[in-house]
Amino acid sequence: MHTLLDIQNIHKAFGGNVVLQGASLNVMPGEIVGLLGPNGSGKSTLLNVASGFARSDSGEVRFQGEDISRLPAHRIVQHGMARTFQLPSMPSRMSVLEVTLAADTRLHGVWSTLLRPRAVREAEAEALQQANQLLDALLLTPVKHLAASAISGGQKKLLSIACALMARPKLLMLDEPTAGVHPNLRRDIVQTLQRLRGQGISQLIVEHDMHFVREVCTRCVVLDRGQIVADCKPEELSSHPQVIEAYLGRAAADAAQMKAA
Ligand SMILES: Nc1ncnc2c1ncn2[C@@H]1O[C@H](COP(=O)(O)OP(=O)(O)OP(=O)(O)O)[C@@H](O)[C@H]1O
Repeated sequence: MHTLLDIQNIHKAFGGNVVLQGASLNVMPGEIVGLLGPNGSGKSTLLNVASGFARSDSGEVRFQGEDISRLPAHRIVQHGMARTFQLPSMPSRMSVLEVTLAADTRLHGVWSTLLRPRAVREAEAEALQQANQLLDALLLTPVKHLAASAISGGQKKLLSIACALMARPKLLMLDEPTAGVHPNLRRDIVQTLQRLRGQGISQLIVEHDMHFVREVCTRCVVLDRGQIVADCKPEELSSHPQVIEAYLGRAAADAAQMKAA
């Protein structure tokens, strides 16, 4: 089986602040990989680099074998990799449905759009149908005509997932999809992500909630101070010495090892 996403040896500094120091990870088809780590360890930066929202200083990102390290974000989406953001901000002058439609990646030339030949009209009808289906699946139909800025924070997270799915991605990258979300909505997000996996959409998810990670992820990668310190099954996290050290410090890791011995 070929690797879907292969991130190799990424280095990234902001001025003197060295954030990523040779971080590498991969996602295989069918996986939901959790990217964990303490605050400020570089998780969102790694997602930004992989999705074309930030340039690495060195290292390589390959998607389905192709080097996408220097591609801009919109080209990466067209390759089949879409993402959401930690704090999605939504426009006030567009409805939920319009925002979803605007995320459609089927591009048409200016002239063909203006003249609206049949192919463009058919593509627009297809996009509308897809948007309505996604909003329905993500329980956003009741609010689809409201201003996108007016819906709740949890609903904005669902809307950003709908927008990412408009690109029909093979890999969906989610930055803290359940942070600040009500437990009922959290359950809906968990079910949605599991259903998407069933539909063949692999996922890379930045998340702090360990219950969520155990429920959803098939594998976990832990980042600490810009370096990958663990790559393991979710159930191995709580006893992994490097994970304990990353979250609780060296003394806690030593104590855990002595207890296990
Ligand atoms: N655009 C930027 N300019 C300058 N520094 C940045 C920028 N983006 C991130 N950083 C810095 O990079 C470091 C890592 O931030 P990042 O958001 O990647 O961490 P994180 O692991 O996602 O944290 P959290 O779990 O708190 O969201 C932080 O010190 C942050 O200030």
